[in-house]
Amino acid sequence: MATTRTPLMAGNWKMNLDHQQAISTVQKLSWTLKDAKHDYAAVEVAVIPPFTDLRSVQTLVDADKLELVYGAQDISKHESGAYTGEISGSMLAKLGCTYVLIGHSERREHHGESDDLVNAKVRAAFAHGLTPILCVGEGLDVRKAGDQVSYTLAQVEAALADVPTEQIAKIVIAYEPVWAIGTGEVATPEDAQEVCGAIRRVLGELCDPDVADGVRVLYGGSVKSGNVAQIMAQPDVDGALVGGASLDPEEFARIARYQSHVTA
Ligand SMILES: O=C(CO)COP(=O)(O)O
Repeated sequence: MATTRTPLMAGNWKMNLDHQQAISTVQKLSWTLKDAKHDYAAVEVAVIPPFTDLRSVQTLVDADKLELVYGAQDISKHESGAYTGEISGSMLAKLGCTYVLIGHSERREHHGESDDLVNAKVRAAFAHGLTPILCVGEGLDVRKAGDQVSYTLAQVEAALADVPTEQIAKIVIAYEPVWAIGTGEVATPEDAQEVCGAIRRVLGELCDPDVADGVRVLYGGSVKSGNVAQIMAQPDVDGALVGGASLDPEEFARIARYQSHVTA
């Protein structure tokens, strides 16, 4: 037990920043982190730009040998063929993606993504050596009813149905309560810990407690430099999936450097 989990700070840009803005944003982020002598082995930093930015980000990361990594916001469950508008896992792998977001609440809500589709996308990601960042979390009605743990665990179980233990060992799970996304309404550290801890317990039941102990569970929802340290202090929170605040490279760098402003 007592596995060391490397914290991950991932910036989900959503549908913001074109490919030129992506280059300047990644440059500013990497310069800021370099100035701060950021240790990427201690806190991993990832950006998750729109598909159209990925080639530019890849070129920059390769040319400047940047240590930050990147990923995509979605993946098709299909391999190739007549699926207009879809992007396959092999395309993302060829672009050097490390991560892919799967089942973000905005895709579940606006694109009708079901648990079955999320499960198929998790498998597609692993088939191409990509690491899924599986997004789960309850809406306000569920939270008000006090059902956040059972609701979120059901999403985790559905997404991981028939996924082998060796793959579960590599997954990242992001708990993002929908009511806290883009609202400024951040979950309390205790709220985050309650569900992140429950996710780790259910992973232990699905495969093996030792495997679950190594899986990174992130929190997402109105994370800023001013609240990240308290959230990261929770034992089962291993990083953050950051939306709005990741569009500002200096603010995102402060989030990645959360340990440098822990004062107590
Ligand atoms: O949805 C999110 C990240 O995936 C969270 O977004 P905000 O940080 O803007 O609340």
